[in-house]
Amino acid sequence: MANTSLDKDKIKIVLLEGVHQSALDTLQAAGYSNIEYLKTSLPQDQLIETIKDAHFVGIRSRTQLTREVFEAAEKLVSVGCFCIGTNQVDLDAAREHGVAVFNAPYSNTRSVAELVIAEAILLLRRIPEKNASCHRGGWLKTAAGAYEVRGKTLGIIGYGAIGTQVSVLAEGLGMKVRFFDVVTKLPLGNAEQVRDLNDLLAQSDIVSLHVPELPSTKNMFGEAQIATMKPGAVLLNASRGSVVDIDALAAALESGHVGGTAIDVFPVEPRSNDDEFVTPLRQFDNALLTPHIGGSTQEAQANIGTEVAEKLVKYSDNGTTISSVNFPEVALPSHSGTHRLLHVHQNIPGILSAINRVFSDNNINICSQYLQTNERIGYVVVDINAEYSEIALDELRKIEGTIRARVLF
Ligand SMILES: NC(=O)c1ccc[n+]([C@@H]2O[C@H](COP(=O)([O-])OP(=O)(O)OC[C@H]3O[C@@H](n4cnc5c(N)ncnc54)[C@H](O)[C@@H]3O)[C@@H](O)[C@H]2O)c1
Ligand SMILES: O=C(O)CC[C@@H](O)C(=O)O
Repeated sequence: MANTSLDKDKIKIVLLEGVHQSALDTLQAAGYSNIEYLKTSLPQDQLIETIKDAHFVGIRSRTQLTREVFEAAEKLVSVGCFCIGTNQVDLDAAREHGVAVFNAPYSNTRSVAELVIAEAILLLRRIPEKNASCHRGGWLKTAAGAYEVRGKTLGIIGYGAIGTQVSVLAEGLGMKVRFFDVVTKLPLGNAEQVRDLNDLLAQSDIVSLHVPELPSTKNMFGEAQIATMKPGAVLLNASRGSVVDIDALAAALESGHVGGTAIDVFPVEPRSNDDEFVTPLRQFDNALLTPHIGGSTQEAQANIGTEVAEKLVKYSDNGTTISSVNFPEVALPSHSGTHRLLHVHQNIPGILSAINRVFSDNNINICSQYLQTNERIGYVVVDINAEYSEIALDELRKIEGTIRARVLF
């Protein structure tokens, strides 16, 4: 296993929000022992205090990594989001500070899809209100308003990793699947893409949202979209809380236009399990409310823990950035016998020749060199003989436009 320029026990890793034990196991097996493990997220001031000398930080969806946090965390090299969403991280600020961000894009998708299918069945059978009534001593034994999902139309908004899995499972239950996506997608099975969102809403008995949090999806589902849904249809959201206008949804539940809803994500979510959960949807028995647990299964969390921790280890040990969400992606072989220089810089003209001048001016032979850029930054990796790495690192750090340079050996 490769060594790094810092002793591994000096590399501080902070894991927040109770990431799975598999993450700890993976990091420890790779030789990292300086790990601070917390079960919750932290408010901004405590977060800054905790990670100001950390090299790696692992979070889930609650921790907000803002520009201010990146400015304070001077030693931070990389962030691992132990989830799919990365909207809680200011990715531009991370990139500008030379911090590579990784996530787990697929490990919990099946868990979300299973939950959505279960919720669709429960809502069409009016189970949430029957369950609530039973808890209060009621007995709503009736078939009124209760339907099978077989033969019903499911409208999926966002036909990505999760949307497609929901589609396949739904067809297995005999549902008709239609989807709306801003990108043309290959439909799986007999699903059909509908080009106009209003057309999708007008024909769906169940509408399920699976879009990412983007400026373009903020409140994309509000009063107008709800009004276009079929009377009595149900709405599911396990994507992001910013996507649905909750007040508009509450009004539609009140009027009965929406027959039921299952919401897993909210505009404001409690920071910890001890904080009160506040939403206007609490008053409705036909609102199935869950505490952002779409991806919270043992299988998903264990897989995510291993996947993201492995990405952090690879980046720390040998500089590989494959599947980073904000860095140019470079797959690197091991570098035994050489020292490896990693140089992150602004993508501006002339910088590559300045880097190469460091080696030619100092008569340093390059054993191998890798370069990848995106529109904002470049990432150059150079393997050289060990004896020259200190001087080269020194010179590389002086190049104008350098964001971060480090050496691995
Ligand atoms: N509830 C949970 O616990 C949980 C778990 C995992 C993921 N998520 C969330 O689920 C969402 C989807 O995840 P995914 O892995 O399927 O993402 P994905 O990137 O694979 O798919 C998203 C799809 O949405 C489409 N899209 C983007 N903007 C759109 C718009 N305005 N209208 C229609 N389609 C649009 C994209 O083209 C893409 O096909 C993400 O927000 C993620 O954070 C939630
Ligand atoms: O585990 C979490 O906190 C977030 C889960 C989910 O929203 C994701 O983005 O993967």
